Amino acid sequence: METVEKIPILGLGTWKRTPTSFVGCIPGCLMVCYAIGSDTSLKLCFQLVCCWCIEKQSSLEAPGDVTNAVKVAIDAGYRHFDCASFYHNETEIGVGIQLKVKEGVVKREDLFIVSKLWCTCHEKSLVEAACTRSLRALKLSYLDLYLMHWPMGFQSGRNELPLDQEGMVIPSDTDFLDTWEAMEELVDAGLVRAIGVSNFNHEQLERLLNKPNLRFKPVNNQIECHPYLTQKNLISFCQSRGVSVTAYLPLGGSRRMQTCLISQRLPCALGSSEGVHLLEDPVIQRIAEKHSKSSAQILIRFHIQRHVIVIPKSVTQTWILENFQVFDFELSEEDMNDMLGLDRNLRLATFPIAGNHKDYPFNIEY
Ligand SMILES: NC(=O)C1=CN([C@@H]2O[C@H](COP(=O)(O)OP(=O)(O)OC[C@H]3O[C@@H](n4cnc5c(N)ncnc54)[C@H](OP(=O)(O)O)[C@@H]3O)[C@@H](O)[C@H]2O)C=CC1
Ligand SMILES: O=C1CO[C@H](CO)[C@@H](O)[C@@H]1O
Repeated sequence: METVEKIPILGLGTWKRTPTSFVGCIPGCLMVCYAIGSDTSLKLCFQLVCCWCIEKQSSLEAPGDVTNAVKVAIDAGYRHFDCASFYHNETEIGVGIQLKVKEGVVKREDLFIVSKLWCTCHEKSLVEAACTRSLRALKLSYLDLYLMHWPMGFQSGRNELPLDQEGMVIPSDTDFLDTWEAMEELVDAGLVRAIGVSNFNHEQLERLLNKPNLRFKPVNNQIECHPYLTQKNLISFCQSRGVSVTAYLPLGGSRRMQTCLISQRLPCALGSSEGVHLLEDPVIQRIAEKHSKSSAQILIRFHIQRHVIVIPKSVTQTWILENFQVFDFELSEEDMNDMLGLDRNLRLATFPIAGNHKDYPFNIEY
């Protein structure tokens, strides 16, 4: 069984889908919707555009960007990579890893590679094939950690976001406890070293931990976390039960990505196009100046001092390097309290199109 200490506390997030195509098509979509006029056609148009954009985004990633980021990161000392089949870039990540292993810069066993099971593969019969697909793309024989991306199962099929006429996700009739059993079999088969969850609330995690005949405990819960959503209660709960926590969206994501996501209605807690300006928050900037560090470094260090694993994403060489320079300074108790004081329960990844799902995780406080 993996322990918290075995997961490198700083990893590289790899979620990279170029949103420009999507942003560009919004005005077009709106024009068609206005022309048609009815509410139903508006929703249908929206769905079509969403599907089209998801296809486009993955094909429009600047080729080589993610491979290059992985190479730069390995050279800089990163050993932990956060991946997911949903990100559609595991092939590129695999190329980067393989290159660095071949060059002798790093050995496979020194790396910690995480991937995630997408919601359309929750049926027990689909789990092993999904994991094998990720492994093949990553060119690996095993994963260090495999997470259930969300507690919610969606209708299986080619469409990763199957939507009904209302534009809401179509659920599957799966139970995450059964999906978990299939994930346990991946450990038996040697395909993954450890298993965990992502976006689970404390009741869902408790239910899993109390599952009769649980054979492998979830070692990790990957959740959105930053000073605007400090997750105090969920982190205490996880840590008290021996489940490590990984913070995603630690920098608040990119402004471009936020625009894309708000339009796509994936994580849309933001009621406006204002976006989240964590990097420009005056409190973060003041602390950054005091330590002669960047806002990003302060935001990353915040998690490390809470014993929370953190996976900032970047494809920009200088930022990849910068984000790793967080082990040569310490935030004071006062800095930490000031940052915790910024909490406004602001969730970016709310996934509203899944809001009706029986296992939607964000209907309770934590
Ligand atoms: N389990 C889940 O449901 C989810 C998991 N995740 C995981 O968490 C990772 C991190 O979250 P993510 O959504 O990518 O958002 P982040 O909060 O990591 O923000 C990434 C953005 O910040 C920019 N950036 C990175 N470093 C700096 C810096 N030093 N200064 C200024 N800007 C910087 C990046 O730019 P650029 O890339 O252009 O260099 C990118 O635009 C994801 O990549 C993914 O692996 C994310 C969302 C949900
Ligand atoms: O991993 C992911 C990338 O971000 C998306 C939006 O925030 C999430 O829905 C997804 O789980």
